[in-house]
Amino acid sequence: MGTTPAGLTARLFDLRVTPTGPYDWRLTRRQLFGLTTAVVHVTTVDDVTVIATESLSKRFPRVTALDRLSVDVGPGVTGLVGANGAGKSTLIKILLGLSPATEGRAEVLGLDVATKGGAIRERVGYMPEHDCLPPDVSATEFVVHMARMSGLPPAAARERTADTLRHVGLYEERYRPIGGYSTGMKQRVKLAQALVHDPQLVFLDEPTNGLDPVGRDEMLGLIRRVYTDFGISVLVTSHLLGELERTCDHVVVVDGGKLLRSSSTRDFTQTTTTLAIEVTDTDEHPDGTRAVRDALLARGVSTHDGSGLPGAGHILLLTAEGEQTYDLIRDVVADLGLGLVRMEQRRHHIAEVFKDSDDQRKEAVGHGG
Ligand SMILES: Nc1ncnc2c1ncn2[C@@H]1O[C@H](COP(=O)(O)OP(=O)(O)OP(=O)(O)O)[C@@H](O)[C@H]1O
Repeated sequence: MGTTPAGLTARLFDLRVTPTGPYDWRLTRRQLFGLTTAVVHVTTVDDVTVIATESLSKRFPRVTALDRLSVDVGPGVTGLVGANGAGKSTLIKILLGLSPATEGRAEVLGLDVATKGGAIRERVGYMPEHDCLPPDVSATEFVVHMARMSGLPPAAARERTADTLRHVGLYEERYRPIGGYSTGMKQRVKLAQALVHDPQLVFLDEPTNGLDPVGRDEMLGLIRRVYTDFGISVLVTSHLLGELERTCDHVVVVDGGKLLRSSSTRDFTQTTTTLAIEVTDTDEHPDGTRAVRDALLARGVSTHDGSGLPGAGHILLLTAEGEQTYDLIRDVVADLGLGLVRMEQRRHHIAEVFKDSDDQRKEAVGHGG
């Protein structure tokens, strides 16, 4: 869908007469569209395929990095997950038009990667995996430079840089040389330069690499807001499944250059018929979990221990047979005088997809051997 410059002017005017609070990123985006003469048509990414690949392969002399990968990605936050060497960075470089595919084709925002690399890079931001920042310039100088490289006029580049660095959480530090920054601050500068030219889509290659748990959570929060607050779609790579589960609307799993699975996060983490129970301990029952397990067993209901599962702790798992299972648990816990901390239907974890595929592979190898 296209929007004319006249339409933009009208919306700008509307926004100007409407108080929008201390800072409104969308207003700045609209202003920038107005300032940047190169951008005449604004293509919205709602209801369209943002990325489409068809039998895409990339072969290096000694390794096949991508192997007939066909996948469609829509708007939102999409996680591209796979072990080291699965082909994630290779895919991003092909999608940016920086590296040619050996076979197959791909489109980004409806543009063919083989012929429209320049137009794609105008509309797409890229945060590379590795440290690539110049140590002797400040974040402000660097991001202004990147904004100018993307075609923003000097005043807009400065204004946009200040806004973007504030958004990623860099304040006074932005005037200090990047060489003295922590890993977390460097990751934020890399994110800022990917956003500064107001792209429709960003590719973030391992943005949480090298961060501690708090830094990871902050970065994941920022990534989520890139889409929810500003409408910029995100393709984010990671080899850590747990973080994608919380951040992404959709997950694409690649393994050895092949597509393993592509589906919504909700489908990955659908509810199961397994109930998870957690109870308190008391003086009378110092191991409340064991007391519940024994009491349920005495009533003919067996449970198993969930401690091997991610984030499970002292959790008992059992199969729900209907309403009566819930009533039974309530009665057993009440009879023992324990508190019920949780009773919920378990959801799958994305990690289990990998476990399943590993099991299938082992089975296939076993049967073959
Ligand atoms: N320029 C290259 N020349 C030869 N082989 C390459 C090249 N680039 C990547 N490869 C190989 O292609 C495979 C996929 O690499 P890629 O970097 O895409 O994986 P990845 O999933 O991004 O993993 P990582 O997170 O470790 O970067 C690897 O076996 C890698 O060694």
